[in-house]
Amino acid sequence: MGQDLRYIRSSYVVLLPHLTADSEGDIIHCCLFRQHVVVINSEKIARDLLEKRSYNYSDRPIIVTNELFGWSSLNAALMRYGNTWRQHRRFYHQSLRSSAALSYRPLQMRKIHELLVDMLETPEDFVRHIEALAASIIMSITYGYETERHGDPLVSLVETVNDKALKAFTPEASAILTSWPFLLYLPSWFPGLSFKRLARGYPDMLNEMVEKPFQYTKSQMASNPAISSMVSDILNGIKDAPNYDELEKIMKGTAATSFSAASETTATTLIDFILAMVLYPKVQERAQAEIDSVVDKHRLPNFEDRNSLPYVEAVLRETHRWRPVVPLGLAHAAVNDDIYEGYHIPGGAVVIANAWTMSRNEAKYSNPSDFIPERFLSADDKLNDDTVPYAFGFGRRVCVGKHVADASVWAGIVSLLAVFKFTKAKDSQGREINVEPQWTYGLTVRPAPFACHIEPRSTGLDSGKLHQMINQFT
Ligand code: HEM
Repeated sequence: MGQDLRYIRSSYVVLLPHLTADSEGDIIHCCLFRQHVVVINSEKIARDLLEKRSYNYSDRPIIVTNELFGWSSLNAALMRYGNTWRQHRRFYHQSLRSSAALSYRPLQMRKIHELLVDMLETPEDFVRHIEALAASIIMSITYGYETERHGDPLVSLVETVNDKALKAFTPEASAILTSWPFLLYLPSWFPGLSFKRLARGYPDMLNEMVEKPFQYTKSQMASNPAISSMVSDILNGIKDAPNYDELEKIMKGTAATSFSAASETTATTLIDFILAMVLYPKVQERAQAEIDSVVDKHRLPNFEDRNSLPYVEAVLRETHRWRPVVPLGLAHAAVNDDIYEGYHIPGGAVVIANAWTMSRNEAKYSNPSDFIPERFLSADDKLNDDTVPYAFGFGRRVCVGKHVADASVWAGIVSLLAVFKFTKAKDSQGREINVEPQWTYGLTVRPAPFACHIEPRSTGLDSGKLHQMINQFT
């Protein structure tokens, strides 16, 4: 339980006493300084409020630090509900809806195959390889930009700008500043206000992060008008619009948000999966046996195999459930006062859909701390209808990238399982190094570094043979 509580602590550190005091409740109200906060711990209530009454719960809270760093007017995920946000969602829908997401599959598989090569060559760098994969997929989809395998200059720029902001965007700082905005006028040496130093010069960095990849796509379009990416497709679609300048500005924000929303979440999910495979070898064996029964040893799995691999599907769902990477979701906000089952929810309240508690619902998931994919299968190995939707949020603010994310994560899981075996690393005496899983804390929560041994499943698989399999991939 201690580990679990530290996990949900995420960056909502000030919420912890309230959550621990009343973590049994399906809906909890507390005050962070002068800010009302409603935490929803049940999927049903989250759907009742955030979906059925989405007209009232699709706003985001005013986060003073976001405003200070210039993010609220740019980042679609943090933006208040309204016309600009709607335009962002329209752009996303055009490029990322389920039917459009199908077109990225070849690109996603190509990048996963690059990951396999990297993992074979330097398995000890598996985290770095996975991060590079996630960054590369989203940069390609968004800007049509092919990243360098490691140390790509544009990815580094985007990462630096995002990291700086995330350090400052702690909800505790925001709650204090939202309650007492006059604190913002105190000097940056004042205790707790050091982020004001970070904010200085930030708008220029943000501007560079938005403009550089965008200008890259524009220059590519000038030399090859047929090129296709989220940005080029949107630009083509709006080129005759009377409000072109306004739409172009919004679209730059749409594109810039993609990287921060997609990269860390996708990478973390795959790292959680590898950790689970190290800790649960029987699960790994069963998934690999299933893959071997469907996929010929001389080829790599493809998306057509997906329906024949229910256990792999269950592993994917269990990865989302076991460790939801955004455990407290992104906060919604209530627009007006509301009454739900006799409870008063004040207008302006921060509303948190607590995916962590939903994933720990013992009525649905026995032994919730354990990684048990079988919980998604019936006695005759048919998948049930629990797709763990709460991992991607609720209502009108639900994750726009969930179809792309699903394909990347599935392709990653199935390909890694087909080619590699993940086990505990051994020390110089040949003894297994025990893995005591720990998680780092933030808006997203990922495993702390852990030792892991990765080797090809088939003896004699070298880079040449792997390339041969990749070249034969259909
Ligand atoms: C495994 C990977 C991912 C997970 C677990 C995840 C999870 C989430 C969650 C929990 C939210 C908040 C939903 C809410 O407020 O109710 C969200 C929002 C969002 N996600 Fe994802 N996400 C993932 C991948 C992606 C990808 C690949 C993209 C691609 C662009 C993306 C783009 C977004 C955007 C733009 C939002 C903000 C939506 C809005 O506020 O209207 N995400 N995501």
